[in-house]
Amino acid sequence: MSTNPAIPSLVEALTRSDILVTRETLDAVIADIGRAIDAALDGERAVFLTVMNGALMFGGQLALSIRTDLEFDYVHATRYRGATTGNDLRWLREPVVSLTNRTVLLVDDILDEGHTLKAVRDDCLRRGARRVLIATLCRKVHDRCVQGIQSDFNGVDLPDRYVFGYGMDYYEQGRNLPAIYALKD
Ligand SMILES: O=P(O)(O)OC[C@H]1O[C@H](OP(=O)(O)OP(=O)(O)O)[C@H](O)[C@@H]1O
Ligand code: HPA
Repeated sequence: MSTNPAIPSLVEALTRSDILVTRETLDAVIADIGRAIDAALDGERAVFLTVMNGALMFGGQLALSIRTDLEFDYVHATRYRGATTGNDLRWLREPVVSLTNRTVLLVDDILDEGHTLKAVRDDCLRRGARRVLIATLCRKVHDRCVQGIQSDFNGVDLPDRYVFGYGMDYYEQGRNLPAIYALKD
């Protein structure tokens, strides 16, 4: 629990939130995504590129659900920076593994307005990736998503509310909650 009065309380936020998706459901959908990715890779060794920090939990669990061998790297691009609305995208870490001629499996927790995944996907293509497949744990259903970006594999569709848990933060708190929660307001 945060003791800094400047940071909104996670405990208070939980009292005005609903559980949208339980861990049991997420376990099942992540296993399904793993099987679908195995089928899509058809034996090809892809670069599994995790978008930190939000995809930490989903990425680890998804990787363990994929039977095909993978090469791992990560990027850190952040747009929300501990707030509940997006801003300009800031790159904190670029990929190190060469992406030239590779299939890249881009892994993120949420596709919301799409700016983050679009920028990271376009960066992978600029680095010479042959194809970029996008796996997300969840996506929000609204009409504010930028054109030209979608998930190839997605776990659950969510309403247009601020969500947290399972990697996603509420003012940098609550990422390790083992379910997806949504604020009521
Ligand atoms: O579709 P968008 O509207 O671009 O939002 C989605 C992105 O926002 C979150 O990252 P954030 O910027 O909060 O950084 P974090 O992963 O460190 O929490 C999330 O992990 C996605 O990467
Ligand atoms: O609703 C959200 N919750 C947490 N992180 C996010 N990044 C984009 N949208 C969200």
